[in-house]
Amino acid sequence: MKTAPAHPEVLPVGTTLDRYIMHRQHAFAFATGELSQLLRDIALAGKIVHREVNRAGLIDLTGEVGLQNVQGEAQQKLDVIADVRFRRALTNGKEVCALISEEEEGILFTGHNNGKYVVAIDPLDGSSNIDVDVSIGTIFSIYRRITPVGSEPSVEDFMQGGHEQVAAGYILYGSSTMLVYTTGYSVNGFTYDASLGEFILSHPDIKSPKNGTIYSCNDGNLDSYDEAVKKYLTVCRQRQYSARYIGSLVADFHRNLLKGGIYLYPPTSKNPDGKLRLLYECYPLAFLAGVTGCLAVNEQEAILNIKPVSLHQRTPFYIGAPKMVDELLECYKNEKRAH
Ligand SMILES: O=P(O)(O)OC[C@H]1O[C@](O)(COP(=O)(O)O)[C@@H](O)[C@@H]1O
Ligand SMILES: [Mg+2]
Ligand SMILES: [Mg+2]
Repeated sequence: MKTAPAHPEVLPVGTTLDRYIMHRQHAFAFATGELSQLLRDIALAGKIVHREVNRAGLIDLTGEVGLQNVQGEAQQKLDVIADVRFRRALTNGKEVCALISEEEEGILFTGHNNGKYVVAIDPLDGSSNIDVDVSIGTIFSIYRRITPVGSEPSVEDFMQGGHEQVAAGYILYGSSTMLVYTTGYSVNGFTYDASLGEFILSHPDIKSPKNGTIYSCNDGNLDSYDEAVKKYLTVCRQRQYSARYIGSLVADFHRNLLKGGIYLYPPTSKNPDGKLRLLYECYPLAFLAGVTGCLAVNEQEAILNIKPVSLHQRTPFYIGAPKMVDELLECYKNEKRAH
């Protein structure tokens, strides 16, 4: 976690996102406002997708579009809508020169080569829950480009590695809509007040509990989990921890972040490399988690240390309260010792 330049005033709950962003910008002598504007562009797209999600059932936004994305998954209408809305907001905002999305195979060039930033995004997370009114989300990760400003961006701008993110976060479309993000100094949550059209600071400086009693994984895959994970889940059950699995990564992560818990998506026979995507699901949540005191790992290393090699690469993903993740890793060590 980075240490922020000292700032006299801590903003109270109730502060608008806009005011909060301006306030943070002033803490950095050399800040020029582009990242601030980019965060506002993401918030704008979030408000539009909030509206679409809320009335999805009314305006026939449920169901599939009949196409598959690069992952071979059937695209839901809201996957495509959210993808289009975020791309449009980030393009019109002119701060972003290129982005990658779960819904698109290659790099999307915005045509604004003077943009200083690139974005990796999961426009709609938890697609299997869209049609049944269960919480879903958006996940985003922001890098300062490494190719020269003014030139054509390239894949290397996206292959910088998790530690190089300058900001990351998610939007949760649940019983309320929340934007939770970090620039590496603190993690803050803003609840959307649709009547004002504003995101309002409601969860300042979020810190994860050191331990927890909630575990989140798809029990249906249990038979194909490796021994270490099975052993860890047995311990959770013996201790009568609560099994909670929404099936939307953002929603499961958010609950566990606030209450103390662990989310597990191990390798399975269907997804031997894990299911979740490094650049726009695991890196951003791991970056955010690190600032709150959570741990994010796969069975070999910290998620932020994984070397990126392709835009849509996957990894096993374990994230949550440090004591719980450490205990899972202990199970892996024991398995290794035993063999
Ligand atoms: O249905 P499964 O295999 O449990 O997978 C659920 C996981 O997959 C995801 O839906 C993958 O994300 P997308 O919905 O963005 O593709 C996660 O949100 C969720 O945690
Ligand atoms: Mg997702
Ligand atoms: Mg998605």
